[in-house]
Amino acid sequence: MYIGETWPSRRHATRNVHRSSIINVNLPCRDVCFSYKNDTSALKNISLSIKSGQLVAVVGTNGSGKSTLIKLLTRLIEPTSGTIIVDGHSISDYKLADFRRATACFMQDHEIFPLSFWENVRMGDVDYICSDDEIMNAIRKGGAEDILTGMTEGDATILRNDEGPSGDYRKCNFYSSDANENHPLLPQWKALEKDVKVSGGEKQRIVAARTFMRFHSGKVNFVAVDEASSALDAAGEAQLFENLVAERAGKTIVIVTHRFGPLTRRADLILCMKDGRLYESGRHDELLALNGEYARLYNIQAGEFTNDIDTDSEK
Ligand SMILES: Nc1ncnc2c1ncn2[C@@H]1O[C@H](COP(=O)(O)OP(=O)(O)OP(=O)(O)O)[C@@H](O)[C@H]1O
Repeated sequence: MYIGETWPSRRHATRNVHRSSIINVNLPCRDVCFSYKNDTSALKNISLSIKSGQLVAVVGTNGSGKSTLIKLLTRLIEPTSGTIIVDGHSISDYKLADFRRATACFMQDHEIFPLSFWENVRMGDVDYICSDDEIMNAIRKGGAEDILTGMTEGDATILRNDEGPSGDYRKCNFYSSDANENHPLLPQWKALEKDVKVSGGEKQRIVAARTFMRFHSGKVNFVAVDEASSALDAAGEAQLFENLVAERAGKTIVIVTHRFGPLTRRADLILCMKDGRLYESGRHDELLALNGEYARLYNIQAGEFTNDIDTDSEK
């Protein structure tokens, strides 16, 4: 994958910046550790190799370090020790703007902005004047098409998130109990009362559409998805993964998931985390044959569909 130029290395300050258009690339991590400020040792001695173009699934129990790993790979945090190499260069050698341009993150905590539905999707590719068809295409791929139907003002509907500006102007900074009703910003603020709150699943679909809009730039070659489908129904999640995989040409895709299924079966590489360590890695069949942590997690989920409910234990 080609991320962009790196800064000249500090040790070889006269060397030209790296400009190669690399294709066949590994993304190796060597002995990577990460501790949060409260000294929580979230990742311990992670060594792995993700190859360019691979579809990678990251699985593991809660708190095993999956999200921390994704944050490191997307450079939201820096390793406490160890190295992450991208295209033969330390991840920190790349200009951050180049790295961000080449990366699409699709995380569970991504926000809806107090803008129109259309703009919330459109902002995925702000460098290009897109046609309505192109935006609609991204909305379809994100599974957000049906959300539009229920919106009174269609794609112009202003959206609201829990944290976003509430339509209640009384909660606004400039308003106090003794403020007069003639504040110059009050009319604009009151206009926001028309905004619409979306559900958790709807939010994920809109953010998914924004991610597909990011792909539209043609510059994205690393995609990191962290439980971004946790609020989707089963059909919605399956369709989202299908659409993501359909776009995988020229991209390395890393997806954190708690659900075992078509994605884990199809993944070129599964990273199974446990207690901050990379416990097992390989393909679905290989890991099942190991009969270790991956097999244990898989069997728990498979058992949910096959075991009879023990009604006695519920008494
Ligand atoms: N911001 C933070 N500050 C301090 N500790 C953190 C922070 N984020 C995560 N941790 C801790 O780091 C460890 C790994 O957390 P991480 O979120 O990476 O796990 P995870 O596998 O993604 O969990 P989950 O499946 O619940 O999302 C946990 O012990 C967690 O409590």
